Amino acid sequence: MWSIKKIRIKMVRRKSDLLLIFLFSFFLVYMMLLVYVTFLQPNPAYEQAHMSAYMLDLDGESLYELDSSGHPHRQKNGARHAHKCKEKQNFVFIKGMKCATTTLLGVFYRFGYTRNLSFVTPVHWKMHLNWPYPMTPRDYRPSRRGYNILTDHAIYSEREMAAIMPKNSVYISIVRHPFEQLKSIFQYFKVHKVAGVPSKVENPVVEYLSNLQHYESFYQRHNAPNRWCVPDGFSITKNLMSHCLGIPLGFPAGTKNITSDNDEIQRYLVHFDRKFNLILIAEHFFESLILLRRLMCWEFSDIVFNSANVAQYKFKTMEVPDSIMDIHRNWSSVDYKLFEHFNASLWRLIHQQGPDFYDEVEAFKIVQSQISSYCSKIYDVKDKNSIPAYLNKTVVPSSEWTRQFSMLPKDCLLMGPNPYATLQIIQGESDVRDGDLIRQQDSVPDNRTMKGSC
Ligand SMILES: Nc1ncnc2c1ncn2[C@@H]1O[C@H](COP(=O)(O)OS(=O)(=O)O)[C@@H](OP(=O)(O)O)[C@H]1O
Repeated sequence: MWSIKKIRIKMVRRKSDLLLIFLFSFFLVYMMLLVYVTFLQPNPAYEQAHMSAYMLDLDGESLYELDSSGHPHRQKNGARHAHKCKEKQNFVFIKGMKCATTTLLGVFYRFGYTRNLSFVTPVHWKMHLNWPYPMTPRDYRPSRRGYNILTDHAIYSEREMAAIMPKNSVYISIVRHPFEQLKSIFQYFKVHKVAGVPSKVENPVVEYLSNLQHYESFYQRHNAPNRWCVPDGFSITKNLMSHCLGIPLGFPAGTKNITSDNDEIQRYLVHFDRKFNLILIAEHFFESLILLRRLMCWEFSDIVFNSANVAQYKFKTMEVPDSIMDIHRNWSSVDYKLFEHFNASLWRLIHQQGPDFYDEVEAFKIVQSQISSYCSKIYDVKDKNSIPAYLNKTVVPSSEWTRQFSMLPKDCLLMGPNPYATLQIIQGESDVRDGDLIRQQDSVPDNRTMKGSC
């Protein structure tokens, strides 16, 4: 009897030991989980910062070392020299329409021309690579030395471009608020005039959007007079930025159209996030340029610019009723999604740059204002062959953000006032260098059905 009792007591003790062991193990697992969740789980902000460093660093060369909070270290003694990063020279710029793209062209022509880089240059004296149709090999000049830069008007054609551009090419584009872009399109393409909007209306954009179907079909009609560059059946007012980025929106008639398929559009946006290294925003041009400089490992001297195509027109700043804005948002819905997506990406990227980003932006603004003031004097000189001696250069002093550099009249002239003058120089040199190849290409009949007219 006594021994049975003893056994029972022992069993009870063993049970309570087991319970204790179980509780202790449970406590241990719980503590481990707690440590993991608090300290070891990936921190989205940190991950983002690293993703951005990866985005900004295509060759695996670190532009910025990230500190423990995921922010890049401040650069001392000049933007580029304190860090081991190599200037990127291979890039594709998808030049949309009316988004400060000609301003950027000036920057890119000057960058490439002064380094003797090879451009994917439009044939003959054209300025477009088959816009608004996809680019084909028929649209650019053959080149014995391959290509470094594609920057002229082209619809983003992934396969065609990847086939001729170096593998490490950086892909860049720019977008603008769709309504600002629309006004600029009206002004430039004289949309209201082609579409027959009465000249007495106060705001032709408002009038056009109020009677959209009527004016749109009139604008798109066969062989409409004064509608240059824009083929029949092409809408210049609807989702133009998205079309330039190659989203299939039903032009030419009968091709795929995903305008109303939100899931497909989102897939395109995600795809662009992967394919494009940077999408600039025209409204935040300075911030965008600093991101570009960091991405490309360029210098201030490479990103100074001349603002091109800045137009003054009466409806530029006119107030527009919300109901009209809604019509446009509905009409050009893919462009709004595109703009909102990349505007948010830009701000995310800026946020990841760390506290010194705006110091750099402000420093660049000062340099840019010096260059603008100098270049505008050069542009004002009528006879460019006799520029007065006092204008023979301007010197930008060295600072934390830039080394000292000089701008000469020829630098201003390479990027403005009309950067297409530089394209013509590039085309002329291509004629000399690769004339035999160009003649061979021209001798083959061009039977394409989709041929841009500009
Ligand atoms: N630096 C800078 N920052 C912001 N905005 C700028 C800049 N440079 C040009 N612009 C504005 O861009 C419009 C011209 O765009 P594009 O050069 O792309 O036109 S084009 O498609 O090449 O014809 C044109 O817009 P609108 O003036 O509204 O027509 C320019 O004012």
